[in-house]
Amino acid sequence: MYKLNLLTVSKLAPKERLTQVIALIVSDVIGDKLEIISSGPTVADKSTPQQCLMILKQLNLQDKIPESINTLLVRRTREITKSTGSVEYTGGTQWEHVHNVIVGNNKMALAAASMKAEQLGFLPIILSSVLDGEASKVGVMFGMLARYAALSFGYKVSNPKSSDYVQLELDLVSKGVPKKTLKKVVALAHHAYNIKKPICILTGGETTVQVKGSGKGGRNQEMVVACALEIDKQCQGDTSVLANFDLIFLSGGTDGIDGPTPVAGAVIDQTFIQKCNDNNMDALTYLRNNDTFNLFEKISEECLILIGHTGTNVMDIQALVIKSKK
Ligand SMILES: Nc1ncnc2c1ncn2[C@@H]1O[C@H](COP(=O)(O)OP(=O)(O)OP(=O)(O)O)[C@@H](O)[C@H]1O
Ligand SMILES: O=C(O)[C@H](O)CO
Repeated sequence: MYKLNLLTVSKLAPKERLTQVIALIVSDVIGDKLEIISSGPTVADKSTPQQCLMILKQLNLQDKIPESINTLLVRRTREITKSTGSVEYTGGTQWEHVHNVIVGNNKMALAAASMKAEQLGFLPIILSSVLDGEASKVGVMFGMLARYAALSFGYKVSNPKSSDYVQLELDLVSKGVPKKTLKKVVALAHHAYNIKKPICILTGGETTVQVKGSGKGGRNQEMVVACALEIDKQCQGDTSVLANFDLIFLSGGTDGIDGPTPVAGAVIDQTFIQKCNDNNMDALTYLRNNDTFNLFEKISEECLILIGHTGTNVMDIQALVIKSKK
């Protein structure tokens, strides 16, 4: 990603004027790649203008970008070739005085959430800080995981038909959940059953939504509605889970704003879809129209997480709570 912006360290804090630059970085990027966070103004740009020109040519985009950008890329290629004799990245010493320090990221937010969950009496576990993919598909996975975790609590409570349980495990693996992760959930659920505590499964990352409908929503609200629908589907053939457990799912953006809506995300329990049905509202229709915000507003504003802009952003966080009623 060749930097066209002027805000790079060589302009802001050139080596000849400063002995040291310390950049305190808050990451809103999966994997905390320094060159991607805010386009990495304090990181060496290893790409070259020549590469950009080649990509634009390959994609036949030369005529579609502003002429000023094309001119700049051609000029920079000439300048670099003239001064270094090569169009390749030649490194340089202009970055030696720069120290990049990540002071905030999704992992840290999850660690704080886990600590809080523990203080509140939950048994927490952090499963991932690199969650991505289509929001509604991830929501379905959480719906399946909710029942799987409930069934894992203790056979006495939920009495699962074992072939059904094994099938659910296979379905979760086919959705990309590693077996190792499922084992951790089972161990946690067994422990929770023995010491009579609810579990709180925490994950983080950033999903996406391909908006095709005309509604209002965000990736977190979309994930939550998809999860609610899956919990409802999962529990239709197994009322023991509904009778014996509270299943609660939350997804929210740490910046406080989910897509073009005023809320950070949403939270539901296993009664949400029943509430929608009681109000003659089809949650799936709202989901398909990317209209989850309006669904929550109509069913229950209490489901919406209204905290306003937080002034920072370390992507999104999910919490799945499974609580045995016995
Ligand atoms: N009606 C909708 N329903 C669901 N998601 C939507 C809807 N409209 C927009 N989005 C999604 O919202 C996202 C844009 O919102 P937002 O500005 O919060 O994200 P961003 O700028 O990509 O991320 P960040 O939170 O890092 O700033 C996009 O992923 C888009 O697909
Ligand atoms: O603002 C940006 O450049 C992206 O959110 C990545 O940090």
